Amino acid sequence: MRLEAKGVGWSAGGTVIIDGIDVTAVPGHVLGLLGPNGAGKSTLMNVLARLVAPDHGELSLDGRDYSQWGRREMARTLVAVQQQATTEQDVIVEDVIDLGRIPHRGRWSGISRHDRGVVRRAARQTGVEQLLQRHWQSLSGGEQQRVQIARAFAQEGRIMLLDEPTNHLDIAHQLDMLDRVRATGLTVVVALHDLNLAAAYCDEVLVLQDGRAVHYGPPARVLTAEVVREVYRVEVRVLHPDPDGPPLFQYLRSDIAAAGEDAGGGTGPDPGGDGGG
Ligand SMILES: Nc1ncnc2c1ncn2[C@@H]1O[C@H](COP(=O)(O)OP(=O)(O)OP(=O)(O)O)[C@@H](O)[C@H]1O
Repeated sequence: MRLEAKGVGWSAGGTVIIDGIDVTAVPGHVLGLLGPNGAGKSTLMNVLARLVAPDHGELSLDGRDYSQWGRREMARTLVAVQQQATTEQDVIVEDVIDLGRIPHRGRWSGISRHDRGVVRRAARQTGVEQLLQRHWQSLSGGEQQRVQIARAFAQEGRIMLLDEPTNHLDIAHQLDMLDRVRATGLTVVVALHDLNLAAAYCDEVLVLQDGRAVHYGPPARVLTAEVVREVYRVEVRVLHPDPDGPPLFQYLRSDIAAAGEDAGGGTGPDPGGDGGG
């Protein structure tokens, strides 16, 4: 299913948070949302997920405007995992994953055999099967994150919107989770901080800066050393270990201090410098 945003913008308290965003996500592709802290990734994600109504712009799924989608129909189609999903309730993991089944059942129907089967399959697909009877509150941050993705799988939508789905995961689980998400063949939009993961898993990336889309396209074309310096203020070496594979980013230095953003102004000599050279 094709998700299209045209000229999307949202403001809070008179401050423009995102503005004029055009982006399209297509089936079988992973679209990455990139950009520094505060660039607007989560805001855009929330707008795409219809959790926040934009002030202007158009949003559609397969050419049908969001306003024409009913709540339940949308919930069966579009699956969102937000950055911090918490619950205060004392529930077990199986129940958390089963939340993904709610849009699929009638108001008064209970959990069916089919629902239980889907929940188990989602747990298997995301490697959390052994956690099903554990209390949610007793899980580690990474385990909770994997369970949230299992919940998204159980929702059986056609579009997945994942806001930093790997930020609590160890390296093996980061790779494994993105492999599994990619293997669904769904339309996937994922906010990421790790440029190496973005280069390896995304078909296209949209780079945000100060709420605006500044670069958009395949990662190997978009993520040059110049762009990383301009957007992230990091000196980076872009390596090509495999000519047919994704680029690899070797981070050399942050230029935030040099830009005068640290408490001390950042213009003096490097206190940790060894003066050698
Ligand atoms: N409701 C709000 N009221 C005021 N400012 C907001 C609101 N929501 C977001 N912002 C601001 O908008 C900017 C973009 O926030 P957003 O969470 O979208 O950024 P992000 O790119 O996801 O950042 P991060 O990488 O840190 O998660 C930030 O400066 C944030 O403080």
